[in-house]
Amino acid sequence: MIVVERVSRTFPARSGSVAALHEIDLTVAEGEFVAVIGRSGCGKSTLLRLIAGLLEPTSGTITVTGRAVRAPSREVALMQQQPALLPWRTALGNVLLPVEMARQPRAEGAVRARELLDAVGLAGFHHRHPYELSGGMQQRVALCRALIQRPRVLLMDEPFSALDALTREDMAAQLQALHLARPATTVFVTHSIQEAVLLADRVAVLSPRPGRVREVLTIDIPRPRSLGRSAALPAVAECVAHLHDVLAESGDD
Ligand SMILES: Nc1ncnc2c1ncn2[C@@H]1O[C@H](COP(=O)(O)OP(=O)(O)OP(=O)(O)O)[C@@H](O)[C@H]1O
Repeated sequence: MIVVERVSRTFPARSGSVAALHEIDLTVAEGEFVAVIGRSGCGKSTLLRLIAGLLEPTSGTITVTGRAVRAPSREVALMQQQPALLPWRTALGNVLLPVEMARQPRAEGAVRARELLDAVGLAGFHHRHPYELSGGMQQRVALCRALIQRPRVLLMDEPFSALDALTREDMAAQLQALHLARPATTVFVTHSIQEAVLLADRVAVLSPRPGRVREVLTIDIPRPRSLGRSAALPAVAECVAHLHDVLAESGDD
C-alpha cells in the first residue's frame, strides 16, 4: 500500500522556486492499479520519484507498505520511458541484473527470468543483445527486469510512450495479464487517457503549477479489457470523455 499525505515538493529555479507538487494526497491500496494523467509539467514524474525514494518531499509524508520512504527499496521497482538496458548483456542477462546486484541465487533467478521473458512474448530472444531487439522488445525486457524481484510496488513512468500505437496496445495487454496474474501495487503515469482507462482501477488527474490532485475517477469496468474491443463500450467511452473534460479544464490555476 502507498500512502501519500499532504506532500509538497519545490525545486530551486532561476527566479525563486518552482512548486512541482502542492499538498498531494493519494492512497493506493495493496494490489491496486492507479494511473496518473495530467498535462506536461504537472509533477507526475516528481510524484513517482518521491514514492521511489529518489527524491525527498519538501513537506508531507509518504509510506510504502507501512514504512516511511527514505531511500530506494528492493520492494519498489521503477520503470521509465527508456528501457536503459546494458548493451553488452543479453535480454536474459539484463533481466537478471537486479538478482545479481542483490546477490541472490542466479539459477533460481534465471528460471523466473525465462518465465517472465516467455510471458511477454520473448521466448526466442533470451540470448539476444539489445541492439538485436526492437524498441518494443527492449521495453518488454525492461518490464521483466522490473518484475524479477517480485516488487510489491511497481512504478511506471510513461513506459510505452516511445512505442508505436500497435506495440503499445500489445504491451498494455501484456501488462494487464501480468497484473491480473500477480497484482503489484502499481502507479502508472501516462499521457494516454485510453491507456489509463484500459489498465487502471482508478485514474488520478493532476493539474499543473503547482501540481495538485484534481480528481480521482474509479474505473468500474470488468477485466480483461482491450483497447480495441472495450473502446466501443459505453462505460469506457464515458470515462474517456469525462477525463478529457477534466484535463481540458485543468489548465493553470
Ligand atoms: N530536478 C529539478 N529541478 C528543477 N525543476 C524541476 C526538477 N524536476 C522537475 N522540475 C520541475 O517540476 C515541475 C514538474 O516536473 P515533472 O517532470 O514532475 O512533470 P511531469 O508531469 O512528469 O512532466 P512531463 O509530462 O512533461 O514528463 C516542472 O515545472 C519541472 O520543470
